[in-house]
Amino acid sequence: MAGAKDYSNSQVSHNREQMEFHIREILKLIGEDVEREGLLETPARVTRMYEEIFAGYAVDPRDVLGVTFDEQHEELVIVKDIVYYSQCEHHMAPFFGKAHIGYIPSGKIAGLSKLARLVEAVSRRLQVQERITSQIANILEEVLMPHGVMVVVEGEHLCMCARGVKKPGSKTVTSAVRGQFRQSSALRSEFLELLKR
Ligand SMILES: Nc1nc2c(ncn2[C@@H]2O[C@H](COP(=O)(O)OP(=O)(O)OP(=O)(O)O)[C@@H](O)[C@H]2O)c(=O)[nH]1
Ligand SMILES: [Zn+2]
Repeated sequence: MAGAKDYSNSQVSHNREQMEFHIREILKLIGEDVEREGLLETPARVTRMYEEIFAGYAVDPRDVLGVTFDEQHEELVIVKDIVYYSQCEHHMAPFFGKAHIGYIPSGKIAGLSKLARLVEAVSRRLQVQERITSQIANILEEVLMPHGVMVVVEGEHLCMCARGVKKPGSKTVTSAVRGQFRQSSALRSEFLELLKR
């Protein structure tokens, strides 16, 4: 993403032919025979898969929060265990795990599914886990203007498991806190306690 506020890219290319061509070239460069039967459809398949796993570029995640409801519930709301799949921007290798979102509304609540859609919109891109975490927190803060937001993201990075340092099972945990969560350790503890249930 170009800048902090540029969450979507209207230049997203849907030129499948070009994508297939370049994937075929990569297959050749890694030493494959692109004419063998098992690989004939691979460039087209990978192109379709890229459209899916990079679908986030075409979406402004602020829009997916969509309709919000006016509601005077000014207590903690948590949606946890939201599974996400992303690709690390350094190796284009998958990383995946769960995101947990908590916020304290101040008059506006979001549809619960929209929180999961927000996670989808920011993770289906080339990312780093830290940015997924802070973008979720920033967008919630911007759209809902809540009293506070806390986001915890857990991830397993294949670039650390299958290659490089080769540490399968290692987990990265990132968090972002905004508003009242920043000031109150009791609130952060309440959120973390509720994640254990
Ligand atoms: N902070 C952060 N780092 C990440 C994430 N995903 C991958 N990385 C790291 O990005 C770094 C890239 O380091 P480089 O030294 O440029 O690349 P490399 O030679 O392939 O590094 P190794 O993985 O150590 O073999 C590695 O340390 C990865 O673990 C992420 O989501 N957040
Ligand atoms: Zn990586």
